[in-house]
Amino acid sequence: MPLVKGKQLVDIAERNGFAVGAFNVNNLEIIKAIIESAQEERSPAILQASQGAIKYAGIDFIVAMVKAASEQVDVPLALHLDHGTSFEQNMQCIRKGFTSVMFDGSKYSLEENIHKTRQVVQVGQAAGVSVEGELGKIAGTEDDISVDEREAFMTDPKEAERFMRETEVDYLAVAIGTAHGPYKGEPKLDFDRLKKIRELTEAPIVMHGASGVPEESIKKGIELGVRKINIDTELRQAFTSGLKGVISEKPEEYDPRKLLGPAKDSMKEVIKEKMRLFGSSGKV
Ligand SMILES: O=C(CO)COP(=O)(O)O
Ligand SMILES: O=C[C@H](O)COP(=O)(O)O
Ligand SMILES: [Zn+2]
Ligand SMILES: [Zn+2]
Repeated sequence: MPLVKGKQLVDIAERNGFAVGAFNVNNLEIIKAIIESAQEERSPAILQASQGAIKYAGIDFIVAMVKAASEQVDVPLALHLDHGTSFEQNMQCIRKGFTSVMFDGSKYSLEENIHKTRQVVQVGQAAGVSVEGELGKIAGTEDDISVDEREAFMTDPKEAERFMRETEVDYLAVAIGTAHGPYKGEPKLDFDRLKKIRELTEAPIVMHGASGVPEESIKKGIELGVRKINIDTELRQAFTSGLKGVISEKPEEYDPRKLLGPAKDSMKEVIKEKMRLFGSSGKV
């Protein structure tokens, strides 16, 4: 079926109290792993491309592959821009057929973030494309930041209320203690903060940096209003372990299909596990 708006999937999640997985894509094998998992699990899914993915694969290839993939299945999928840091990048994706975009204005002041995000929302609303905003700063696990800095980066619930009201984004990415990349220890999430943000905004919440977040924390997040969960690192790890596995078992192998097939299968295991954990399996 054709791609649907991101908000359409998040609305289904909101009504049924689950979260939609948003998986990062960079090549054909990752895209296939996601759509096959979605079909087999009867789960909605968001395929998202970062600016790095667009640079690596080319925007036309990403759009063409994801659209072709969507036509092969009868579960609803959306194509989303992950962490678009400029107005121009967001506009290019809207023009090329993405059904959801993210304006990541987390490096700006609150006023500027609101102003710039609002500009993207106005175009998104006119074009029928959903928009995600980010408030607070979601760091990377490799970033060398102190406990105080981490606290300062977290989303302020009152600011979130104003951000939602003035931008009218469809979903809100928040900083509540998660980080991008592999965690060194167990991440500690600030659920009180999440609860306050949700109470004041009533927004569907996006959890970034969800790879490596323990199952109980994911479930608690969903109970408190998380409706879109971003996974990239665990897919990268699964791809690489599938690939390394076949290389060490059959060092003579030189056919890329025989190397990348197991990489895809290994990603499918992770994706299906996440779909069950997020509660999106069997929902469409
Ligand atoms: O948040 C993400 C993409 O926006 C993904 O984070 P992880 O790589 O930690 O899963
Ligand atoms: O948020 C970051 C995502 O994992 C995408 O990472 P990337 O910018 O290296 O493609
Ligand atoms: Zn960000
Ligand atoms: Zn992210």
